[in-house]
Amino acid sequence: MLTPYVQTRIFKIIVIGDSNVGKTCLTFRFCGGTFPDKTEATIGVDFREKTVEIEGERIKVQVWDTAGQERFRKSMVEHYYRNVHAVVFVYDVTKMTSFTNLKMWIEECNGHAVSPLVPKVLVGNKCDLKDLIQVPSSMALKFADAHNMLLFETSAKDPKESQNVESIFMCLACRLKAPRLGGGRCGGGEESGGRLCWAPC
Ligand SMILES: Nc1nc2c(ncn2[C@@H]2O[C@H](COP(=O)(O)OP(=O)(O)OP(=O)(O)O)[C@@H](O)[C@H]2O)c(=O)[nH]1
Repeated sequence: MLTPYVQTRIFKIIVIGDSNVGKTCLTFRFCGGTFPDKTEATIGVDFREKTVEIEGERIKVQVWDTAGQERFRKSMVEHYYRNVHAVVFVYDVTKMTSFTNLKMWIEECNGHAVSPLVPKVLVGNKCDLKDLIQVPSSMALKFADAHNMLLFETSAKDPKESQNVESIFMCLACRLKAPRLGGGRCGGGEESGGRLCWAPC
């Protein structure tokens, strides 16, 4: 008997935020499980993919690592937002301007007719640099709540945080696989030492 052919679904997730916040490193950590020794500014876009299994279904998570520098993104912006399934907004916890600039990134996203139903999450990266933190968790959480987003504070660099990085994308993939009405919280949230960690669904 022939096994029925089931096409793998592809979820397009774009990663947006200021230059140098760690978008490339986060996508490397999720898709390849490592932290790159050296990165260069992304020009246009880089694609990384990872196939995951959720409740018996194989799903291809296609991560679009976008350029943070205006000069490298200009001609690509339309492509970033076209048919996007989910958006990850990233800031650097050690750089307040990368957090205040989030408003601009959200406006850009809204300006490209991304549906309010498209799930969006907020990621504070570089939490390993504990002595340099400028953006308090409370401030980030307030912002995330105001924009109906989950907040993840993590580090692409610290291997102990790799599970948390995984949770960002797995949480979105779970929500996309079984969309719920409204915001909804994904996975079990747990507050530890002032930081929010989210377990995968
Ligand atoms: N300490 C620390 N450094 C990090 C972390 N993530 C990224 N970096 C460093 O931050 C710098 C920028 O990282 P990228 O991932 O290239 O940043 P980006 O947001 O992709 O930058 P653009 O491509 O210009 O938009 C690099 O020197 C990384 O090594 C982290 O979690 N902790």
